Amino acid sequence: MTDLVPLFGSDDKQRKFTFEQFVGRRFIKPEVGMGLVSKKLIPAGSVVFAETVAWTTEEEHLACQSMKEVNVLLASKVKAMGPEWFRKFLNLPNSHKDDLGVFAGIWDLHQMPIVMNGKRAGILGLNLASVNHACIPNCTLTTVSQYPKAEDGNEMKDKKPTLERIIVRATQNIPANAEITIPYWYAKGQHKARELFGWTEFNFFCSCQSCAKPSPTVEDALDMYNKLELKLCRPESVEKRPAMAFRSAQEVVAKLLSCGIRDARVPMLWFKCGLIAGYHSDVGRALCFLGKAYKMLEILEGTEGVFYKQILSWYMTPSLMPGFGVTTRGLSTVKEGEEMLEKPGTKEVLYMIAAEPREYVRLSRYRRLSDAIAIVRGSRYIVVPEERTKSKVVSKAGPSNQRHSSDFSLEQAKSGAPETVYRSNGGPSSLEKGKEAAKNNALNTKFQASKGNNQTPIRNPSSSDTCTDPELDLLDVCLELKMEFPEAFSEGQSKKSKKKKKKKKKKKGKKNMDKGKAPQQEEAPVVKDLGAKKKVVMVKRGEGGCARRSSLISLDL
Ligand SMILES: C[S@@+](CC[C@H](N)C(=O)[O-])C[C@H]1O[C@@H](n2cnc3c(N)ncnc32)[C@H](O)[C@@H]1O
Repeated sequence: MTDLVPLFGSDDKQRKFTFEQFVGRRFIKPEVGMGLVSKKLIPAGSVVFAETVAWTTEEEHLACQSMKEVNVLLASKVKAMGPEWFRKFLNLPNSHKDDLGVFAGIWDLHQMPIVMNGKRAGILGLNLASVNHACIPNCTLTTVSQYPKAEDGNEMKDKKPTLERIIVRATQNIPANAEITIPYWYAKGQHKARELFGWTEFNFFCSCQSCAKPSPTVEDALDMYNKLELKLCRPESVEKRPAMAFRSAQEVVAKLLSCGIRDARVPMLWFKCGLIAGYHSDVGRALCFLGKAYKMLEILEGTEGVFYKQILSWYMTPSLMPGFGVTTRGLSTVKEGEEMLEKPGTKEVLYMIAAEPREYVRLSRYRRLSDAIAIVRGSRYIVVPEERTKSKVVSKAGPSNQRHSSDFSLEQAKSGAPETVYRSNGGPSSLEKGKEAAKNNALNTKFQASKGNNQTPIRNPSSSDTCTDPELDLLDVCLELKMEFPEAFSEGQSKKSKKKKKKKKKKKGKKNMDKGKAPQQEEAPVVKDLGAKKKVVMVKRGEGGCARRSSLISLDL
């Protein structure tokens, strides 16, 4: 490997737990400029680096009357980071754009846009300054906030916590000599749409690998993801085509994973499936979807992540989810969900793979087959008719669930129409088990379900508990994903097996034709919409010739 400029580095105590000494700055290409590159293999789940960052808000910038004032503001922020940090900051290249001045010139080139406490802000870390965006990144960025400290060193918990540190973690094995990339935003849609979004919101044309040379597989995956995300929010998908929604989610998750996308886009889909399950009172499936989502988010965002905390609170108390229990089509219990989480090979049941698009097959209707029978049938489960399971549902469900069960009409279930509508009062009583499961799930956090109140002044998010030994966590998640989506992880799939699959498909298609069936087709994509979420960078010319760069990357979705 050549031309690696030594890293600027921070004198962070956590440094020894990270791969900071094994990365360096290097010129990537003219369209992107410099970037951070690995010097040796960085295993998935490792912390690449964790560092303190300087930040300013858009408000502070806009309050400045001149470029000189902006420079004074930035100088004070940078000096506050300590003399060593200050010295290293001044060693970063300057954009020399529009005579911004020393501080604004460096800030302009290296800051990263985020949303902090709901306001636009820009952050700058000595290593982060060199990390570029990619639509399929190999790392994630998480933030750790802290309460401001009083003169006596005590935290002022009545004040809003502010960003103190960022953590960049590898979401996949990063070989030596590969660029370290993070998502400035969660890219979706086809290349042209992504390009437009990057330019309008972040002021640069994305030249990441997936944009520079768009491949049909990635384009397909990001396009499908974009359309499905929108589709999952539509009332008709939730209400009338739940089985189709689940099945599409399973397919898109597999696609994303097969392209190496292992970030918040995956848990976002699971979370939406959880909402649909909750809407139909299917507590069991909701728990499974939310459980998958929060476990992955715990690694991606850390236990302080906004999205993580929200999903976890719903996992603990699904009845608090918006729209929970509007119909009873999927009525199921916590126990059924727990059983499913414990057993391998439950994909068929969770995503209702064999169901008709309009159907909602209750968990209680699935019967697990023995290995021998499953191999012969080529399927793990059979679905028994509703009549035979009705009494079982009633007896399985707790007292609160019995009410819903008796409201349910079989005729309605057969017709696929939404039946009895009721609104739950949000009582978590029947979900104690779910809570326990969550507690046992190695969360190691004192998080308490918010139960509808937003005040969650949590423990001091000291960096030590976020980045000391995260190595194995992501690997565990990857292993689970690998079990669920083996196709998505078979990067080295042999040509032979691919050929075999092709042959099989051909045969199947022929069989269908013979039987007079049309080959199965994916539902046509419906919406064409950029739809990407917030996260903006812009350089505004303020009055008095003051170039103001305000920015935002929102880490919460
Ligand atoms: C934090 S800096 C990253 C380091 C920077 N490339 C450098 O040369 O110092 C962010 C800036 O890098 C550039 N950049 C980052 N990701 C990019 C991408 N995928 N395509 C093109 N430019 C990118 C943009 O100009 C962005 O404002």
